[in-house]
Amino acid sequence: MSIPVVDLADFLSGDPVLKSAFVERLGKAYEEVGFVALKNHGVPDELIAHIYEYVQQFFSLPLEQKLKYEIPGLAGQRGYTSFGREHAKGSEAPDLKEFFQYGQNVEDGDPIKSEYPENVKVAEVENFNETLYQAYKSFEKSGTAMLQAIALYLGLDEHYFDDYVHNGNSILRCIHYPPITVEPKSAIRAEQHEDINLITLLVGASADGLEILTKQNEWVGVTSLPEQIVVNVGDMLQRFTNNKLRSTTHRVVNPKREHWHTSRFSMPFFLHPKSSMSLACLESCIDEAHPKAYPEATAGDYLDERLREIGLKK
Ligand SMILES: O=C(O)CCC(=O)C(=O)O
Ligand SMILES: [Fe+2]
Repeated sequence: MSIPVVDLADFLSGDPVLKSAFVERLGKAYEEVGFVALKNHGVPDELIAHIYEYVQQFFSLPLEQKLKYEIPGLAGQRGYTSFGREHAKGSEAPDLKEFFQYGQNVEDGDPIKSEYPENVKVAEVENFNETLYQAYKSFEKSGTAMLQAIALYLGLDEHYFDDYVHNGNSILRCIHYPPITVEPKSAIRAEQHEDINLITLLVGASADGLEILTKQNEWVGVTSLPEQIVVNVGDMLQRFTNNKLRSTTHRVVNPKREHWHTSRFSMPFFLHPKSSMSLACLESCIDEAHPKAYPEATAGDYLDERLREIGLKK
């Protein structure tokens, strides 16, 4: 299925007509589908190619070297998480993936720095840390622009989310789904789930396997062109908008048998606000037909609850 395509260059063009058309198209897509493919997303292709290269080098290290980067007590939020550790909410079977997570670097003296664990530095792959840093910055910038469009759609100030994203708790997750060597117990590489955060910017959806659950309750494959990234709504934004914008259930299925020998790589950037941001439903999204669906919570409390549910936090 092709999901709606939007062009970030329209939003950033300075032309008010193109800009408001982008806002409308994006908002409608998020009410209906929860996913868009984004053109001119601002993350340089060369940078994406580099991350893929270094990430592949990292995952091909011997397990005992990778395990040095799996740090107990960090709930997988920084560094390496080994194969089979994470499972989707409500699922017993672990996902068939290993991943590496890279988080916020606070560089302007903001005391929020003490809230975040240090990033885990990988010694074996030259340029690994620097490239993840660059990628993180780039995704954060594109994500901020997407939230500006979402803010306008919701009737908020265009810059409503900016300060929550700056020095926020976003995470870049580099995932490796290894080749399948024996008949798998389930047909699923990553079990169905909704993302926790505000929005997700996903590089890698041009590889087969990603499926979304439509409003009609059907699983459909998502395809995007190599130069596009997928940007979807997460549970925090769904909650903040009292279900106006949809955090759509998605999963990654196994490839056909003839492709079992191949790895799959993907890189979601989970855009999280600062933990202090209130997720209280917007008044403008509450009416008789849409009574308030969630109690108030901060982003930080909500994240803790969710990390416990997926087995990453005790
Ligand atoms: O690997 C993918 O394409 C999607 C991964 C995903 O949905 C997630 O990690 O939340
Ligand atoms: Fe996801």
